[in-house]
Amino acid sequence: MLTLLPELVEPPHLERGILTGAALIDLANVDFDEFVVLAKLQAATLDFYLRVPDAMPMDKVIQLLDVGTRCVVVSQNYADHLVSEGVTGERIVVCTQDFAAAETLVGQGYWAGVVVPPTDADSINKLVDLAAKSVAKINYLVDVFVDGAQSIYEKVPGAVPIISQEVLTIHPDQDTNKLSAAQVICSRLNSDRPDGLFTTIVTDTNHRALGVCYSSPESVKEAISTATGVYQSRKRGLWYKGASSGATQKLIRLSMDCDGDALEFMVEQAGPGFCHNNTTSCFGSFAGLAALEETVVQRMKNAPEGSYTKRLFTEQKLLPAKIMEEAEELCEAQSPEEVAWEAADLLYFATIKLAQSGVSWSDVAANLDLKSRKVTRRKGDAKPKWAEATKEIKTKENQAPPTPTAPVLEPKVDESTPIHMGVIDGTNTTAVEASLRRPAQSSGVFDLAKPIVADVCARGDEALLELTAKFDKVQLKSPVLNAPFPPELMQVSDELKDAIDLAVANVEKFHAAQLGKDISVETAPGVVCSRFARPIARVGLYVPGGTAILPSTAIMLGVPAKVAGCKDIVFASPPRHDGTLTPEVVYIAHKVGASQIVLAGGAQAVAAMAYGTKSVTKCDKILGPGNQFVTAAKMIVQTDLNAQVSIDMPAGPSEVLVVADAKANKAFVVSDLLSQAEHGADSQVILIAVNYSSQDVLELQTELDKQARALSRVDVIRKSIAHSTILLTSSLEEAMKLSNQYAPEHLILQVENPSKLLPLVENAGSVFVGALSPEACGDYTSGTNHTLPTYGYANQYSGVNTSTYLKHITSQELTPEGIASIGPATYALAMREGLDGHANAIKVRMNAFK
Ligand SMILES: NC(=O)c1ccc[n+]([C@@H]2O[C@H](COP(=O)([O-])OP(=O)(O)OC[C@H]3O[C@@H](n4cnc5c(N)ncnc54)[C@H](O)[C@@H]3O)[C@@H](O)[C@H]2O)c1
Ligand SMILES: N[C@H](CO)Cc1c[nH]c[nH+]1
Repeated sequence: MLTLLPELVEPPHLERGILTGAALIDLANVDFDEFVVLAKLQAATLDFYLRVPDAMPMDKVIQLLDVGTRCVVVSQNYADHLVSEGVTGERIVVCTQDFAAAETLVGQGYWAGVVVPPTDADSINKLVDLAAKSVAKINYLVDVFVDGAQSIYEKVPGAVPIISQEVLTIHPDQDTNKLSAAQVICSRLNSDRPDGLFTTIVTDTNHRALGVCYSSPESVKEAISTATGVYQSRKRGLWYKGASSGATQKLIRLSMDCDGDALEFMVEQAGPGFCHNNTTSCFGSFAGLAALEETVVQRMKNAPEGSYTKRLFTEQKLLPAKIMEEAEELCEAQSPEEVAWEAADLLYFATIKLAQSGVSWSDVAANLDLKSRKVTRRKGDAKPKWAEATKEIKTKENQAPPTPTAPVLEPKVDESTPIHMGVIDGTNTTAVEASLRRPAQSSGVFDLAKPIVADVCARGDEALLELTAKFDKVQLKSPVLNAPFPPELMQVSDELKDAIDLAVANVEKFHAAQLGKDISVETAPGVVCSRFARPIARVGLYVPGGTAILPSTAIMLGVPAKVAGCKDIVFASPPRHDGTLTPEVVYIAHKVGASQIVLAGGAQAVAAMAYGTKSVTKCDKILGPGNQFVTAAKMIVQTDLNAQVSIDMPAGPSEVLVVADAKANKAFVVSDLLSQAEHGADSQVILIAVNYSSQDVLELQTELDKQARALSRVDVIRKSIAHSTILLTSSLEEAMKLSNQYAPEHLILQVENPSKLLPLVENAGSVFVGALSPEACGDYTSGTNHTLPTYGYANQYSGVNTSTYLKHITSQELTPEGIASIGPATYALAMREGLDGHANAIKVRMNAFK
């Protein structure tokens, strides 16, 4: 059956289309570019038939076929031109009203189909005659809603009914005036069984058989309307698979065999498997790629820390290096056994890459099928880099394979590729988990940061100066600038001074309000417990300066330090190539009363403040965001007892999660996503799109591409958008569940009544409520702090606030009445613990007041 879609399709309609397999769209009614985007997203799961107007240029039609359109429906004249352009007959359906022409086409025998809209009883009879003569493979696409057409598709073997989406229903019990999709499907089936049931092969999305069931018109109707596996049990009537066991099925596609006596239900199986023995298939376990895929997906969730599989998932460069190593070994393999061996190794590592990216082998198969539909073929020559490498491989035949080196992962940027985010269904848990993984989560960076930290700890200033020369490309004479800072190093325009002053005033107001009061409570008669705050004396504040200069971070770290009353405020920031610092950072350091600025960045700056050097003041706490090296170094020094230093939190590459409903202003949403994507290639931005149609997704992607291209850091954005995703959900509750799972640094709510969602926020660094609260305001001027936990640590850390700079000390004072009131209990507990020294300290006092 071909579902006629009157206009561009929305997801729920598409789902129905997927169940029935194909959709016919009239290109006169839809926008060409929009269709191209839709086809790229959906052509793997839905066969698109496109009615193309005669006026359309040939290269555009070829483009439509290239993006996966199954067939184009065209006039005969146009079809002849397409054939002369090399398009094969199975991609063309000829549309004709002329039965003589149709007869000739039938004679030619290679067209994918002929659309014959029958207009009267006479033409219907002619068509039936024609069909009787036709060679087997001809498809007649018949418009069912022309009177009498139903008799055609029932009488004409191979006739495919075209049914408008508007008159078709998957819920015939509710939509009684519409045509039942199940009924249309079943009218094409002939049972060869005495009980009239249809044998039904149940398969997974790779067409691997899971088992055999039976269907009836009633069970097919239930299956289609619930989009689940529903069958007809020969003993117990309708069988909703998994209703009692939990092993439910999502129905992906339904099709019939060549002679219409059996069905295939392609499903996604939940639970332990299809078989009642809790195995994936009734025909035993899967082997080969299928088994490997299952194992790898399991291991991704629970591989033990330190295992090789875990390393493959977490060490950023290991997997690409192994894939390239195995690809090279496959190229060098000679005997059939060697080729099989090396290909298996390569597929193993490829399977890890797929699992990590939330892609399955069935997605790969669908992609291969799509590629097989390309009409325009590239020459297929290798890129120069690989052509050169191949030359080497040939000359190395029969030699021992070389030791592979880790490749530099700098993919070439193709500027014509649209800047679009990946789109996934928010209910696909595996894909969601993969897409929410932070790009910079690599334990390998600790191995790089550790020797740097150790070097600075051991050699102090000398190491610090060397590492600054190495990483920041500047040879300094001294690694510090001590207060009072020279005025010529803090020359700032009046306009910027005003902006800084405003930001400082607001941040100060909000952080001063957090100071809170000391507390004093009489817990029992004569027992007074108190708590009072004291500033941490020496704080080291890291202001990033690698990919962008961030004076705003100096404000966010320096102002609360001043509010809290820290005695020694030390800043650290990477110097510029001329050895100076950004003047705004020096100006802010001066404004908050800093005593010193360390001219260093990365792990070495953190180490210098943690251990102290001859020139650098040793600090008690290190605060501030930074890249992976900074964050790793902070985590290393806080676990070193010799350093005696604590940290604020792991605050790494910036990230944002936006929850937006379909009514949200897409330009606003996109601008918020891009404002964080521009921070660095390792930043990540996530959009949870609630009730977005495919049209909404398309509009958003178009806006994203437009705004991104207009920004100066578009190259950085391309890289961060490459690991950023849109998650499609159908409810705000589901959206907030996903957001809490991600625990974003920044959460932006662009929905109707956004403050209503606040009670649902469990994990987030800072929340931006409503369309007029862009994150950029929080980054600079509103008053909240922008130093916030990333990597999902928002589920356990707060962002920087005034308490981050304070210690809270408790005290107690007891009177004789107090000793009397809690003495006996204290004595009893001490005796129970066998600590009679403790007990004695109570006893002597109780005796003194007897
Ligand atoms: N979470 C937050 O609150 C927050 C706030 C502001 C900024 N940020 C993030 O801070 C980060 C700043 O990163 P950045 O790189 O721009 O500046 P950075 O100052 O953190 O890092 C630059 C330093 O990294 C070191 N480095 C660079 N490459 C190295 C290598 N290969 N080996 C060892 N050391 C190396 C160098 O010493 C350099 O000085 C960004 O990711 C940004 O998103 C986060
Ligand atoms: N968005 C960053 C926090 O992740 C902070 C910042 C500084 N400058 C601009 N933005």
